[in-house]
Amino acid sequence: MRDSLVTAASHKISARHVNVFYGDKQAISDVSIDFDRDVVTALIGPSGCGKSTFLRTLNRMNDTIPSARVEGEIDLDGEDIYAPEMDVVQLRARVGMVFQKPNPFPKSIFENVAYGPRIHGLASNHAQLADIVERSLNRAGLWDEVKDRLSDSGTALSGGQQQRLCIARAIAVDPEVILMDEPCSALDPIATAKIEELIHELKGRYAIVIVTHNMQQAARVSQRTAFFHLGALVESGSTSDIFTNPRQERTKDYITGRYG
Ligand SMILES: Nc1ncnc2c1ncn2[C@@H]1O[C@H](COP(=O)(O)OP(=O)(O)OP(=O)(O)O)[C@@H](O)[C@H]1O
Repeated sequence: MRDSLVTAASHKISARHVNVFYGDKQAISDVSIDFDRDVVTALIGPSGCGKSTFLRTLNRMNDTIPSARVEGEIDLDGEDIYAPEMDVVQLRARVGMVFQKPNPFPKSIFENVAYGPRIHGLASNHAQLADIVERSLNRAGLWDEVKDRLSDSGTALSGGQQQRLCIARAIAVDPEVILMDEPCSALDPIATAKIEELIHELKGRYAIVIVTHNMQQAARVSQRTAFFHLGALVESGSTSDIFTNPRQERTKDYITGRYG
């Protein structure tokens, strides 16, 4: 008992027996998995298998979908994120999210990044705020491209730059986990390569969970991979094991392109 408590608390996120329903329809069945610091975990699987649904349980983004209901337990540093006393705004700062389609606010580049630190009270004056904005843009690999036009609209940037702006926005509130839902699917190969490089650099600071359709991308960016099928977690393990030596037939069929 004591050992299992220690083990659960040592993971950044521990999900246990998670079920998700949309009305009467079950989208996720009994998923248990851990996510660790300094590790990129890829969630892969055929369309509709529940990758995005499961990802959204990790920062309670499913709360925004009226028909969605989550059962089971998800702990962040050993603390149940579905407990009634959990502050969901704080939770989403600690577990940030980057979406498929870049979604900057229709505000300046500066304001896109400054907004979160301001509402979370992370800066006590403008100089501190400007410092957070510069640091976050730098870490997102965007500073050099935008430093001379911080007051331009975030929506005027290219798609790849917008996605890095969204990553800077997530980083600015000092998260512990970053969730990425197919962050490159709307980007060209050059912008995709930049995001992948960035994921590689960010890995040392955060636990990163990325949903991707692209198995080459999963193999390039992640150290752990979890394969989902029909709402269930079929298997998870080191990325090299999943791609070269999967234990389950269904995983083998998927990674060899027999379906999906
Ligand atoms: N808002 C919603 N309301 C009702 N059903 C939903 C909703 N979102 C997803 N679903 C259903 O839940 C199941 C899992 O969908 P989800 O989007 O999580 O899968 P996915 O693996 O991320 O798919 P894709 O790779 O195509 O994005 C699907 O059957 C989908 O139709």
